[in-house]
Amino acid sequence: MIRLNGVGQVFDGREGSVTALEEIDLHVRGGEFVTLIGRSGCGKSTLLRLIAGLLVPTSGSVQVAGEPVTGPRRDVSFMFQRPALLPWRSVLSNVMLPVEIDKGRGGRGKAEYRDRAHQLLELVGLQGFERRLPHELSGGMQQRVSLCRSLMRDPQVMLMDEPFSALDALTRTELSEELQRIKMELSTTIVFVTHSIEEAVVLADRVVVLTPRPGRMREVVDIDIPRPRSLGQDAHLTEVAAISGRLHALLSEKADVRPVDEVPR
Ligand SMILES: Nc1ncnc2c1ncn2[C@@H]1O[C@H](COP(=O)(O)OP(=O)(O)OP(=O)(O)O)[C@@H](O)[C@H]1O
Repeated sequence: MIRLNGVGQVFDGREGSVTALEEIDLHVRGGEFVTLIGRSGCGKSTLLRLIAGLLVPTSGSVQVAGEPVTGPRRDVSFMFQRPALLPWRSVLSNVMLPVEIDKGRGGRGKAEYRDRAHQLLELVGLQGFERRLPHELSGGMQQRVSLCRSLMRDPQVMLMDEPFSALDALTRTELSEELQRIKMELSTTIVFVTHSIEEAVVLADRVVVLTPRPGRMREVVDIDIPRPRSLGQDAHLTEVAAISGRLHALLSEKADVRPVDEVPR
């Protein structure tokens, strides 16, 4: 679904040039959930922006669904750290926004889109809140609305840049469970950036570890814990902790890092 071949990104600034990414080779399969982790500045957001078509790589190529990425695509959605809802619009009309921007190009009639918006709001537990304004909702609820808005175009690919980082721990756990459920139901391909190693492990089919200056792929780790996973369950907690420990060591650049399948669980 997503293919990056030999991707490099150099930014030219006033202080000289910065190599944000170098030699990135990554293939994300359709329906796969990949998380990106790495220290601040290792190029995670840059990688998402390249896949989204918001940036053109300095070298290498980026493909989505077998086509070179030349700009933003309708079937690729981007979700940010903050929900960025329009404050004067109701929950329902915020969720409907992408359809209005498309002016119905997606093929459904307005009533059908409205039904879809209600369905999505129900999926994230917001039925009954359709007429509320964003400021009447908690941060977690606002981010759920933003999630519904991202899903309105039935994206093939969802790019998520630390979408839960501004939330409290419990809401964050709940939303990561919901996102797994949505992913299993809709089989959307997801690339998700996070600073939380545990969150990366709980969500991912594979975790990509990036190292900084220049941003390179240090390792790709398969996570084979059965879904749905939750940090609220002891069994998952132990497995997640074992893999997280190793990822932590990888990120700290410790020399003696055992492969995940040798880590006692
Ligand atoms: N538009 C830009 N112009 C110049 N330099 C940039 C630009 N965008 C990113 N960079 C640089 O590229 C590098 C990677 O930035 P990026 O935001 O992708 O890192 P990140 O891993 O997402 O960081 P964080 O975890 O702090 O969000 C950094 O050194 C950053 O300063």
